[in-house]
Amino acid sequence: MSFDTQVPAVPRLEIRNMVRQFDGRTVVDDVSMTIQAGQVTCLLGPSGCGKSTTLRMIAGVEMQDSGEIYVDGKLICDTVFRVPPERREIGLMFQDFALFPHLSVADNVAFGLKGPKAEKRARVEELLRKVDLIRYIDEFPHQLSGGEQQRVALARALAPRPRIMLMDEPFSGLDNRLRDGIRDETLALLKEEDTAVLLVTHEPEEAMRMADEIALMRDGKIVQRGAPYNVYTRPRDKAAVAFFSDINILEARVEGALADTPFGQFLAPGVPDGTDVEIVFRPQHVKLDFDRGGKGPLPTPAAGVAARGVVERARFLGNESLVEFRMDFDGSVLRATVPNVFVPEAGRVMWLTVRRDRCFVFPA
Ligand SMILES: Nc1ncnc2c1ncn2[C@@H]1O[C@H](COP(=O)(O)OP(=O)(O)OP(=O)(O)O)[C@@H](O)[C@H]1O
Repeated sequence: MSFDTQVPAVPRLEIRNMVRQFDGRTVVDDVSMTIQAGQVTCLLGPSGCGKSTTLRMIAGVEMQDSGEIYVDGKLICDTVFRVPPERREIGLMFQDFALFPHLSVADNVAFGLKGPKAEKRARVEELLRKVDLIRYIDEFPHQLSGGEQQRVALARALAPRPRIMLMDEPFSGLDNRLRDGIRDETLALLKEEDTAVLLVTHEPEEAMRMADEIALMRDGKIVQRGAPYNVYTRPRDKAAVAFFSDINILEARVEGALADTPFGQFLAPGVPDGTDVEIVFRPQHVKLDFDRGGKGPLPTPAAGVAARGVVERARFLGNESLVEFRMDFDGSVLRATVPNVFVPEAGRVMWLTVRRDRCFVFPA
C-alpha cells in the first residue's frame, strides 16, 4: 500500500519578523515572507516605505534589529548569528549596476566565479549565449548599449548560480521600449535558472508584469500579498486600489447593510448602521451614455442608476481616453476612461453608471 503525501517545499527564502529602526523610527516593521525557488515576488510600495532596507538586510549589507533570515530552511542570519554577504549565495542587481569598465565582458561575467579556468569560461559562454551577447564576449562595457550592459550585469549576477536574486529597481535606468523586452528576457532566464527572486519596485505595471506574487508594502509593513490578479481585483483598502490606478470615490452612510448613492444602492454586508463608507472604483469601470432628451438610461439591477455629469475635460492618452466629469449631484469630479479615441467637447452632458461588481466599499 502506498500513500501520496504532498510535503510543502521548503521555501528558498524565508524572512521572519524583520524589524529595522533608524533614529528611533521603525522603517521595516515586522516583515515576514517566503519565496519558493523559481518564483518571483515583487515588493511594491511607494518611495520610502522600507523596500530597499528589507532587501539590504536579506543581502546582509544592513543588519536587522530583530528577525531571522532562512535560505533553504537554514538560518543564515538573526541578531546573534550572521553569514557574511559574500557567503549567502545571493545575487544582486541594482539600478546602478555598474560593470567594471576596465574588464572585458567575459571577465565581468566571470568575476564572482571560482574553480578551473575552463569551467569558468564554459559558464561565461553559456550565460552570454542565453542573454544573446556572445558576440561581445571580448568587448568592453563602453562598447555596449545601456540595455546590453544591463544584460551583461544580469549574466554576471547569475554566473555563480545564486540561490536567490535580489533586484532593486533594476530596469528603471532603461528607456520604456527597451525595458519591456529586457524584463521579459530577464524573467525567462531567472525561471530557467530556478532562482528565487525578490524584486523591489514602486511601479505597479512592473510588478504586474514580473510577479508571481506581489507583496504590497506601506509604512514598513506588508499590507497585502497575493497573485497580481488577486491583489488588483480584491484590494484590502482604498490605498491598495489607488496604488494600481486612478480612483473615484463616493461617500455614503450605511443603513440596513446598504449604502445609498446617486448611482443607486450598494451592498455593505456586515457594516453597522450609521457607518460612513467610501465606495471606490476605477475610471475604467465607469460606463458612459449620451443624453437623450434630458434623460439617461433606465435603472437596472445590474448597472444601478445613471447619474448626470457634464464633461469638464477630455484627453486622448494613446490606448485610451480620459474624460473628467463635473457631477450634478454634488459638484464633484469623476473620471472615466474609454478605450481608443473619445474626446467629447467640454460642456457636453452625459450619463454615468458604474460597474457595481467592480466597486469596493470601505469604511471611511
Ligand atoms: N542608513 C539610513 N539611515 C537613516 N535612515 C535611513 C537609512 N536607510 C534608509 N533610511 C530611511 O528609511 C526609510 C525607508 O528607506 P528605503 O530606502 O528602505 O525605502 P524604499 O521603499 O526603498 O524607497 P525608495 O523606493 O525611494 O528607494 C526612508 O525614510 C529612508 O530615509
